[in-house]
Amino acid sequence: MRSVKANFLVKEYINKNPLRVLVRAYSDEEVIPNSIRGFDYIRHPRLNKGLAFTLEERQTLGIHGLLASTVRTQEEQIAICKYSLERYGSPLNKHLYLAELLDTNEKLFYELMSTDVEKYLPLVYTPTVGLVCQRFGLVYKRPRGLFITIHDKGKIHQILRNWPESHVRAICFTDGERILGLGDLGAFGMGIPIGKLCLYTALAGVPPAHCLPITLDVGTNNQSLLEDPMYIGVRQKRVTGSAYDELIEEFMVACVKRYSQNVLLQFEDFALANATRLLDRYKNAYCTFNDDIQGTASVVVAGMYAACRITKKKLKENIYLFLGAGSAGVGIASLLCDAMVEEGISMEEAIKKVYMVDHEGLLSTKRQSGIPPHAVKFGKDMEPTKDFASLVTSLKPTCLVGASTVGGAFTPAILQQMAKNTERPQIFALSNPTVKAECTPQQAYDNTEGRCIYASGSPFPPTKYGGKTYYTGQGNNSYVFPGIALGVIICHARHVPDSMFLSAAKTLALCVTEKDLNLGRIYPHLNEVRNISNKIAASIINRAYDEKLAGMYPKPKDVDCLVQQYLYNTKYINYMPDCYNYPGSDSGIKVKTIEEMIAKSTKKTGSNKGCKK
Ligand SMILES: NC(=O)c1ccc[n+]([C@@H]2O[C@H](COP(=O)([O-])OP(=O)(O)OC[C@H]3O[C@@H](n4cnc5c(N)ncnc54)[C@H](O)[C@@H]3O)[C@@H](O)[C@H]2O)c1
Ligand SMILES: O=C(O)C[C@H](O)C(=O)O
Ligand SMILES: [Mg+2]
Repeated sequence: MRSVKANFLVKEYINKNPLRVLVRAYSDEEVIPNSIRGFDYIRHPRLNKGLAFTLEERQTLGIHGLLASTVRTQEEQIAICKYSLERYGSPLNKHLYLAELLDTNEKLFYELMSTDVEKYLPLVYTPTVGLVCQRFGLVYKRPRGLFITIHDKGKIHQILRNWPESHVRAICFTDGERILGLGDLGAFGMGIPIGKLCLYTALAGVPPAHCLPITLDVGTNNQSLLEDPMYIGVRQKRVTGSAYDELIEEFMVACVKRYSQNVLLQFEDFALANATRLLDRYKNAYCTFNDDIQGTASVVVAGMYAACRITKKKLKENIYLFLGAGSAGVGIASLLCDAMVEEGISMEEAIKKVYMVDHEGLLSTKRQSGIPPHAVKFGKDMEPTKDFASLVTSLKPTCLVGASTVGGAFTPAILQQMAKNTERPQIFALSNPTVKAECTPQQAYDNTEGRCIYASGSPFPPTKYGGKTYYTGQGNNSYVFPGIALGVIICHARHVPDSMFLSAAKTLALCVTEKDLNLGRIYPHLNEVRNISNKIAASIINRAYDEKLAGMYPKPKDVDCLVQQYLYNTKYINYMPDCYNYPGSDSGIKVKTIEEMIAKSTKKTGSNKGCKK
């Protein structure tokens, strides 16, 4: 839809002046500046089409001769990318190839992602992004976001002005203190907001020009990073207290001043104390959410709704035991209680069904260490214990939720006990990356006689048990945050309340098919996620209007159509009007399939295996 409109405008404009190209797909209002000429069309990843520039485009734009004479289609380029990517062995090298593609030809990168989300997502996101962050000093090449340091106080608005895009609609930012389950990675945490915003585009169709990743570099308490010559952040211990809070405050104010009151501000991978405190401080004053608290809650509650279809029970008929009572754990528990209340029980009754354990043991009102403020409501009037396994026996939970960062914490004995507690035990092993998962799907099936309902935060390969193969789903907030952001951006929502995360959970759960459940997953296939994001966005927009939080009136009659109109188009822009197009500008080599083209080429040149990175 969009591309037709965009192309029409491009053509109309070029008809008037062929050398000044209006590119709607660049963003809604932007015109490529007059200063963009010739080589710039190749140099700029947003404009570049590589060998897909037609002969007419090459001549008109002044790039004829800068490219080899062959003209390829985007489809042919995709085939070549896939072929190249396969030749890299490790996920990190594959990631580097993809990052370079994004840096040179943005549309080709996103088109490639869209051809197989399940395959490419783990290379740009969890788990590979964890490795990318740990090696960020080596990986870092060119700016993909802004670094704002503790020494930039008083100048944050000025720094935001240095970002080359003026229509930013969403910012994802971290201070790098709790990167996945890997701890404090300081400025190396930049990989996370980059990865998250890449998903805004790849999984929900938010135009890349609308997204800005930011790292707030306030130092790091990671001693090995402070001593690492490769470290690229501020080399000092973390600044805390009022100096830290003032930086955050100035940052929030500067973002709305620079962009708009409704710019979406996504907190990501902040450590527990700051995550909950800052969300409480800002959620009713800005358009903001914390993905680890609220996005995670939404995706896990969606999985629990889907699991109800297998167990034939309601949410309120389960007993929940959490390992980990941090941002994710308490976020999930809180939204779960809201969902149980909707099923007709009181909040008090709902809370009684949820038991939580942190590194100090059961959240007990009698324990000496006390209960952290964000989790007080889940404290139980019970004897304190640090023995998680004994709680699995005594409380007889039907659902285990792991958000503890402790890989392997759900031991065989714990899983076997879960199989005694209930016919279909639910096991959520949410900690990332892969090594931090509380148990693998294989361990879960092996120790529950294959009766468990399992989901993990990081992807796992298919699991075999009892002659059947299970394709377990990824309980990762990536199913929801891109769609939620899409909805919020489109309707210019003022805030992102918890009710939106419950709406998203219900929408996602409805997308789970019987086939998914039979295959062992309580989430849809990842290749469906683009469509799901659109549905989530529509549900968010409807909720925003219901709650009078939308910033765009009147309410559009057709919300789905509104969503479609906004979406980024991964197909190349046609820079030329029809009258400039004439036949005969393809590669000239007629091959039936792309595979044939690659086969022909490798026959001639050899497979060049030695070139692997
Ligand atoms: N799958 C997802 O979408 C998703 C989303 C958010 C977070 N996570 C993962 O969940 C994990 C936790 O994230 P978070 O934001 O809640 O972190 P957090 O630091 O806020 O909380 C961690 C919690 O685990 C507890 N804990 C630590 N060691 C423990 C131990 N030995 N025994 C019992 N409890 C222990 C801590 O006390 C704390 O309550 C991370 O690995 C993160 O990657 C996954
Ligand atoms: O980044 C992810 O994969 C999910 C989540 O936000 C996390 O912090 O682990
Ligand atoms: Mg996170």
